[in-house]
Amino acid sequence: MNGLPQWREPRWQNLAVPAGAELRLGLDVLAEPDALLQALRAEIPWEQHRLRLYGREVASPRLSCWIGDTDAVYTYSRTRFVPQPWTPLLAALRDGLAALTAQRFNSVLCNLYRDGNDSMGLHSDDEPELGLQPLIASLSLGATRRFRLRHKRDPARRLELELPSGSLLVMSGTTQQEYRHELPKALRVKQARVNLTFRQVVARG
Ligand SMILES: O=C(O)CCC(=O)C(=O)O
Ligand SMILES: [Fe+2]
Repeated sequence: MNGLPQWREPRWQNLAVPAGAELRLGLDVLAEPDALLQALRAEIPWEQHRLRLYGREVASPRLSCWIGDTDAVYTYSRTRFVPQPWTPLLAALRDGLAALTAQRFNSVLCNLYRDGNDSMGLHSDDEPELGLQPLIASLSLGATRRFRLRHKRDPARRLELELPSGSLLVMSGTTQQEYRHELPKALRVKQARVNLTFRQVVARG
């Protein structure tokens, strides 16, 4: 890959979505997603966050980086994240996604799953600074991983998706209010995956 990411006309896949969730999956939204992954691996200042889980501090099972406008401060797992500045590639991806989704984004949570041992536990992105019905644009590069959604109260409402390299999952409506999601371990997976969730953080009043 040389220079900036090249967008493609996405192939939107129809999802059998359980009631309440609003999800769209676009396939092949970018040319050369694996080269983009390598460039982002090198460009982003990855950190291993420490999370508070049941009163204990544990090392997060992945590498992460919170990037955004200087006022896009975000609290997650009771830790306050002050954003790192935009890198050239992430700023270009932000602008392309804004055009594709007709939505502005002032921040992105970057996650690097080094292999199938890395994961993200069940959560919802329902922090007050994201507003009531956030639109979150989640771009996946590298290894295909399984993504699960479960309704917070009704166990019959659940969904599993494969997120391939170059795919874009758009979560909106009441998805965060009604559902939790996770990226389980996948022990056979040896390749890395980068996931970027673009968000719009609103200042607290
Ligand atoms: O890696 C993924 O696909 C999920 C990431 C996620 O849920 C998040 O960043 O909040
Ligand atoms: Fe999430």
